[in-house]
Amino acid sequence: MILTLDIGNTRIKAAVFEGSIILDSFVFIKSELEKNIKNILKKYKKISNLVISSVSEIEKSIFIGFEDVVNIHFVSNIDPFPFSNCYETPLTLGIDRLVLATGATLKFPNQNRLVIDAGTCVTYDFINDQNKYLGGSISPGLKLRYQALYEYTSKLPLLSLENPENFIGNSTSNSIHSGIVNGLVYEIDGFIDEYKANFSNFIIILTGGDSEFLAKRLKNTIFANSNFLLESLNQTFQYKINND
Ligand SMILES: Nc1ncnc2c1ncn2[C@@H]1O[C@H](COP(=O)(O)OP(=O)(O)OP(=O)(O)O)[C@@H](O)[C@H]1O
Ligand SMILES: CC(C)(CO)[C@@H](O)C(=O)NCCC(=O)O
Ligand SMILES: [K+]
Repeated sequence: MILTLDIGNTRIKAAVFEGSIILDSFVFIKSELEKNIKNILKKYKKISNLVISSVSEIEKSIFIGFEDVVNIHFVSNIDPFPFSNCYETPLTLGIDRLVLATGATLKFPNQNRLVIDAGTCVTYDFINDQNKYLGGSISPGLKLRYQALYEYTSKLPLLSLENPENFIGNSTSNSIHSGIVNGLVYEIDGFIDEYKANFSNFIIILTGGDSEFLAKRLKNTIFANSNFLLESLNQTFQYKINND
């Protein structure tokens, strides 16, 4: 049994795997990391490996106490991956993006793949049918867009995510919802259209905390899977064991 841990910019997500099946999953905040791992390991005594993807500054010392119970693996930029990394700055590429690219490469062989992760940030990652990771884009996520409008202006309120009633916002609130939600939907559809114009035969995977909200608003048909990062982390670990 394997425990995968996705330490994101805002939240932590965890899943217990038996083979490729998720037996249980959890979401918690950073300050409750230690407590939650302890409880999960207590509940699932057969967990032998803890696999961690982190984009956050997290004290590795938190994990020292668990070393007697499980093997601990941090995914790093210098691990083996199933694609060749064409990023000009491979060592600055986010671990979450490396893990997503690994999952996409292994799960969808011999085709072009675009992974969109709509979390704190929205990331786009493209791996072509020659298994070359080409790069992608980084933009602010939905929640971050609401926060940014509030923090960097005097007059704009802090709103929470809401479906815009119309593309023409007829009030301050409706203008903000339209700008943020429609804006991101246009962005994602625009990127997909651009990829489609340049590459044929490719799969699009949408994941992250806002994936379900966004999936039903996109013009393009995509494959939404909110567990894609955790599933990919499990695959990244299997790949590492077999190729190290
Ligand atoms: N309970 C929640 N807490 C925070 N964000 C949530 C919650 N439920 C849904 N969301 C949405 O999820 C988005 C954040 O996504 P996610 O949880 O994947 O981010 P994260 O933990 O920072 O991970 P990552 O850094 O990998 O993006 C926010 O834009 C927000 O709209
Ligand atoms: C873009 C984020 C913040 C998304 O979680 C993460 O992947 C990251 O910290 N990336 C480093 C920069 C890069 O990927 O080029
Ligand atoms: K993200």
